[in-house]
Amino acid sequence: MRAATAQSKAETLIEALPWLTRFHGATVVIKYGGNAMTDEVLKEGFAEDVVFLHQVGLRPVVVHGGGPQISSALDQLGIESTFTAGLRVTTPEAMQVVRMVLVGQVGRDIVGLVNRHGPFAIGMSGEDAHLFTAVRKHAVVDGEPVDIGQVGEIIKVDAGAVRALIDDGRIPVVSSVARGDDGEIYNVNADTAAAALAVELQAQKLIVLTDVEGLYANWPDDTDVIDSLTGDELEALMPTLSSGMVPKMGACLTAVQGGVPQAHVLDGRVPHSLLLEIFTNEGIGTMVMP
Ligand SMILES: Nc1ncnc2c1ncn2[C@@H]1O[C@H](COP(=O)(O)OP(=O)(O)O)[C@@H](O)[C@H]1O
Ligand SMILES: CC(=O)N[C@@H](CCC(=O)OP(=O)(O)O)C(=O)O
Repeated sequence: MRAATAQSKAETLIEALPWLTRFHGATVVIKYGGNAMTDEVLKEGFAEDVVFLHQVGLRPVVVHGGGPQISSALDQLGIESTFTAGLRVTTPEAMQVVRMVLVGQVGRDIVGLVNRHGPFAIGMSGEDAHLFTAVRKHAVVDGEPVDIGQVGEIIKVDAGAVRALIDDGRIPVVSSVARGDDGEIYNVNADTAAAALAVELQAQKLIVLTDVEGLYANWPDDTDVIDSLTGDELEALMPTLSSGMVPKMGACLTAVQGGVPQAHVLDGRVPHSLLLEIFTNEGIGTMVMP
């Protein structure tokens, strides 16, 4: 019995060999979504996975969201908050809360969990060292531009500081707040920020963890997951998507069109989904390829 259990562990390890070889030294940008990070055990598992990737020779970079955490902070402060086309309408007052929650709370939590394993994670706001420069973005509803306040569209990425951290053996943990050349700070959807960074770093993969199994073909009527699709197929689907899937799939499209060979949407509620995606033959979730 013991030998059989040990044997199956060896098989699992050896199945990972081709993937370890293929992704050795590869930069992988991981977007960790607010809805997949509400459970303590899952958060600890996520941190373990990221450290595992680092220790086996990949170069993970984390970009995190925190939508639910921002919403509950705004609620507590009695500040109203709505979404248009998957983006939070952000007043100057809300922007202060967004920055405080993302940079001061959610980012710190992830850094802390990773650093239980060693001196790896360093938190950064997208404002730091001009990482993300943005301009004011309008949402488009029925073809018309709609003002959504201090929401930013990234126009420039300076990833020098991120590269320096990676080269120093660290794991950058980035919050999706951007600076503007106009002196403003901007709230950027974290999926969008992750894609911009993945393109700039020419990552091997963009992996977006969320709270559904992947992209559902006929959501909300049924939950058949689309296993894989091309950038062209995704582009054709984009106008049919709703809510949080709009920025998420838009991010995957930006990544593959920008030279990232694979973009994935995974279920962050599945323990160790990152490892399953990268190191097993089956793969999980939805994969987008150019
Ligand atoms: N086609 C679709 N497939 C899967 N989920 C969808 C789809 N369209 C909309 N959604 C919604 O998008 C949500 C994921 O986006 P979001 O809540 O912004 O996630 P996160 O906080 O992880 O960024 C899902 O929980 C689901 O409610
Ligand atoms: C403009 C915009 O919508 N910004 C997001 C930023 C956080 C985020 O993207 O968090 P998730 O990944 O958890 O959704 C927000 O304010 O909620």
